[in-house]
Amino acid sequence: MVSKVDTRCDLMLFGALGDLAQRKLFPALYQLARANLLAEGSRILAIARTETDTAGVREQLLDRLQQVIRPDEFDRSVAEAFLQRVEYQLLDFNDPDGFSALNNWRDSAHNELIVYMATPPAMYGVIARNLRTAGCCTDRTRVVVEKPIGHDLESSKVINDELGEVYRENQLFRIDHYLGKETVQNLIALRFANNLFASQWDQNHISHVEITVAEAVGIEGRWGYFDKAGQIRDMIQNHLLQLLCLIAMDPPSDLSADSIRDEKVKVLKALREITPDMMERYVVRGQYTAGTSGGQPVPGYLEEEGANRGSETETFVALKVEIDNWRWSGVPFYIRTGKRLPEKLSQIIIHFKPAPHYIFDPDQKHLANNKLIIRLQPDEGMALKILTKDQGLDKGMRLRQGPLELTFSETFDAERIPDAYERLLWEVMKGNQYLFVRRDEVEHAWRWVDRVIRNWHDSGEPPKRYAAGTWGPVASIAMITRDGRSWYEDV
Ligand SMILES: NC(=O)C1=CN([C@@H]2O[C@H](COP(=O)(O)OP(=O)(O)OC[C@H]3O[C@@H](n4cnc5c(N)ncnc54)[C@H](OP(=O)(O)O)[C@@H]3O)[C@@H](O)[C@H]2O)C=CC1
Ligand SMILES: O=C1O[C@H](COP(=O)(O)O)[C@@H](O)[C@H](O)[C@H]1O
Repeated sequence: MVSKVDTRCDLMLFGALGDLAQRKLFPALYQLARANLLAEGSRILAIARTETDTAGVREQLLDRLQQVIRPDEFDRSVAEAFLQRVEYQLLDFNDPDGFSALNNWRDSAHNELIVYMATPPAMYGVIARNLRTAGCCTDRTRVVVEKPIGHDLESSKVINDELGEVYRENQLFRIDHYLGKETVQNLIALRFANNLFASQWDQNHISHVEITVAEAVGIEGRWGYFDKAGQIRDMIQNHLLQLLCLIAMDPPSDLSADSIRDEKVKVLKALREITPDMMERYVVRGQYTAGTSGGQPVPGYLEEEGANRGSETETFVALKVEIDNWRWSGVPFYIRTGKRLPEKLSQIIIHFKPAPHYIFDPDQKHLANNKLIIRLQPDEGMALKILTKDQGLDKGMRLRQGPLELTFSETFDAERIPDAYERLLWEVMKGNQYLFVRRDEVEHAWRWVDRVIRNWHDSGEPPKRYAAGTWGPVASIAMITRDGRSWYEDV
């Protein structure tokens, strides 16, 4: 069958035998092939330092795809045809001489070159320089790099400078995989295609916003990486601040990458700095202890495989974030994310202000504000909680809150929701940067987060403990209760 696109590309995948490539990138590429979105002639060079060959890698990938892809989406003939596009190159990324082999493989006459660095960030600069020395950099090269870009502002600048020495900003595709989620992109449609919401989206009408990104899993054998990062670097600096930006930004003038990214940067610049005296009221950090997950006992963070028993790294963060601009003055954003919480759940709740004059039963006043619940994952969709009269002759004018419900899988006829990496790889192939993070976004996010981390270190306070399978330290409940509010629970 002829592919639906003519964006032929050569994809060099550095770190092709690593966790990300095997678990996310190859399955996403397979799905693009299955959807007939990989152009004829597109090829993939899997690059790693394990002694094996093309046949061995194809065999291993076939097994892996069979394990990872849902049985009803796995088509052996598609997988085998897809794997014919894959070749293997043994290479130590530190060896400049080895890069000439990459240049020989490239089809510079016909194909765009995509360089995907699924490697530790310390390798990004090395790979870029070695590619340049090998003559493997052209204007038609696009470079994809993974988060985290550094572990603070300074280190992110070093990485960005190294990349910037070789590539222009419009060649760099910095991944934040949350931007590849359909429901996250839908925030743009929700806000700017529905004037109903667009006209109500400010401090005149919204009292506060909640963003929860809860994970049921622990650190999944990634202790070595995670312990140096912690939840604030792993999740807040990127995914949660990106979500906050999409909710808080002003309307972009169009859908171009820079129009959207300009608006996000304005939000990041307007985040109120959290100073040491604010820490107790604005920030909670936690670390899980042993508990249960899915009904099974699970170890605490300090008992995980490879753990350093004295670690004070946080696995949970809750923050009260204020945005100092006209639109959001006085509207706190309560954001929280943690590992080993009761369930996997990402949702955003927009709490609208009550009507200016209340005329109903005083006992029901607490009900009288609309909420928009945006379910990012799972059970993707949204519900607008509205107030109606309770039905029945004996109910008088009692109020009742009920949802206007939009469940994507039901309304849109159970269309398959593509994985974030499918969308992101597809956009790289088309050369669209709007779902990728610009350098100044990364740096403003680090600047704000670094301040919080510095305050933690200065205070010397250990993280508060919470049992695995609970919603984090009680202090996170106290943080929001102090403002006369509570974390939303769907009851
Ligand atoms: N895994 C995930 O879910 C996520 C990962 N990321 C990011 O993606 C990137 C990759 O992560 P992940 O796949 O987990 O990491 P892995 O360590 O599993 O994979 C990295 C790969 O790079 C290879 N590598 C490292 N140095 C060299 C070298 N000098 N020469 C040749 N090969 C080398 C490693 O080879 P070897 O095995 O021989 O050391 C390994 O196969 C990181 O930046 C990470 O932060 C981001 C979000 C999620
Ligand atoms: O980037 C990361 O994201 C995952 C959570 O992603 P999701 O798509 O499953 O919501 C997180 O577990 C991981 O620690 C972090 O590095």
